[in-house]
Amino acid sequence: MAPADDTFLLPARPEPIPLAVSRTAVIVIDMQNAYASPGGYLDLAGFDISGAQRVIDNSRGVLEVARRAGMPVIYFQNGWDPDYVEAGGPGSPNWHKSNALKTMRARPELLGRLLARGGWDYEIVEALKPEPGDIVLHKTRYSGFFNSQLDSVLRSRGIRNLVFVGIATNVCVESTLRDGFFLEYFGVVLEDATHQAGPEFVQQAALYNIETFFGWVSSVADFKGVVGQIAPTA
Ligand SMILES: C/C(=C/NC(N)=O)C(=O)O
Repeated sequence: MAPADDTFLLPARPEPIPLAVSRTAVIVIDMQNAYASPGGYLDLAGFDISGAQRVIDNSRGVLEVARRAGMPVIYFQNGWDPDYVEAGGPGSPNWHKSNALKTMRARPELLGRLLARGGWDYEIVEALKPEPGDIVLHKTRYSGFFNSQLDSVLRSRGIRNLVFVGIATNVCVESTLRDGFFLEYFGVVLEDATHQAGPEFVQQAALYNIETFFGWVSSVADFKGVVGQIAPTA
């Protein structure tokens, strides 16, 4: 691989991290109605989604500057086929732990609505719709690396650095960043473009884990500040 001469220094904790534009992608985790809209899965399951609008607003700005600089934007959508075959049955821990599946077992009238491909809950929120050139991948478990094309998509483009936005910090964002760590990807979370599933302390715990053990934590302002200076690609 040729050395990259398009490196910028992103302010981050625990220390600034050098990233090359040509080796960096923005990963948008599960910005679906399920996780970010009133009436979506997390809301119906009783999680506080009041921070989701800030994630939407902040992610928009991040994606704008990333696209202008020529960084790939890779979206994930989380969910299953409408018959929930991909969710696994009682032989899968996912069947026991997924709060979407548990909510539907408790409220059978929701069956077929939560996280089902083809439905509103599964769709990416209107304000963050993918643009031409963006990549959209599907995943059936919390980690974006598990049973998905993500690793091939990244390796075929020479991408080694992943900048994360999306929901939820402590579940799919952290799972994907951790799996990336084991595959030698450098993971950075933009803390104010993420939101947790659960109480505020889990946001802090996830960010602590990431900053201390698995990656780096930066902010939307810092990302826009440095990436916004990069000359637009033709
Ligand atoms: C709780 C949860 C989180 N998903 C995510 N996108 O982080 C779920 O899918 O049940």
